[in-house]
Amino acid sequence: MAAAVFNQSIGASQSLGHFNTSGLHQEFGKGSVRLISKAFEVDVGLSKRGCSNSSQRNLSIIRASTSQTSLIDIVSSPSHNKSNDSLKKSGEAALILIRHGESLWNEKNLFTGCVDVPLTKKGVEEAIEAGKRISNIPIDMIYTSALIRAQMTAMLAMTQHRRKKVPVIMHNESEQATAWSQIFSEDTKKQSIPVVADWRLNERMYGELQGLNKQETADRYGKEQVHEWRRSYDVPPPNGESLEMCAQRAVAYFKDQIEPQLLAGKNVMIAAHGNSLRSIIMYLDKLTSQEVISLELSTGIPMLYISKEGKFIRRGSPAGPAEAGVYAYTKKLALYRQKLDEMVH
Ligand SMILES: O=C(O)[C@@H](CO)OP(=O)(O)O
Repeated sequence: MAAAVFNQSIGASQSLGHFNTSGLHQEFGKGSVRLISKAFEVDVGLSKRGCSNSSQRNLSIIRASTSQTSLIDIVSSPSHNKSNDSLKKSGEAALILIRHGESLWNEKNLFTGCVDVPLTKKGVEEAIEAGKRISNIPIDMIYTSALIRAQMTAMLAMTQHRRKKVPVIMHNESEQATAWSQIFSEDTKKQSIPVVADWRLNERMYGELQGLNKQETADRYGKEQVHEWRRSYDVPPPNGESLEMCAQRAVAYFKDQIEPQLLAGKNVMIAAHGNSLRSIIMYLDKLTSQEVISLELSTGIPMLYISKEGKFIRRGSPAGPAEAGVYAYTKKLALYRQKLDEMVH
């Protein structure tokens, strides 16, 4: 049931430019976005932008060169910015999920799984369009899979973000990689967004179906069998991962690495894949193994959740950057957007 509703909301967002506005009145009452007190600060990085003088800058350089802080430490540090502390206490954060844009093997209708193929031109455009839709939503951390189609999607989407922070891929695969990718300015770190790429967010491993044409496979093994391999919870494709197996690593990664960030008030975007995201959505929406069968995700459509006090509230898909409703879901989102507007005007 829940899965079917979710399908509808994704479908609606594509065809009609709609999104779920059910939270609007609960959180705010009608039309109150503009009435919120300006004293309520969001993303202090915004108000600090461009305000550092040279002595502050010199200090930052000294601190950076004598300390071991990484970009992730800066973003995760509770003392990183004071006004954000009060927001963190509210335990509220935005979570954006986005399936990568169309890949060259989506276009050819081939099972892809963990084969690392890039986006098509249409996929690039979808990622840019997705970026426009979320361009007013705060993002402090980005998680992607280890696969280029998810990483391209995240990076292309970020080219549209109004905050203009720079996404920076973290390289912790070896001590040398960590040392060689250090940033030696605290100010520059604050204007950066760490991007963590991890294989546990990869597409499900499709086993011996990888590289096969989906239609030809259905013709050969039967539509039902192929549907079971593609959408069932616990039936793995030959020598591949079932959704359940994919969930064991993707949801575990979400719980271990991403949820603590959200609980600390960090706004997170995850760019990943049809099935790794289905498994995460199953966890967020508490779907049953029956309900998840009908959950389909379109390429390049961002989905917004609000994480609040350990709960996840699905807010559908933002239809466009100028849509008022989505920013009124929480004070934090409304004020973040207001700040961005003030920066521009
Ligand atoms: O081929 C794949 O890796 C996936 C996603 O494109 O396919 P399906 O939708 O069949 O799970």
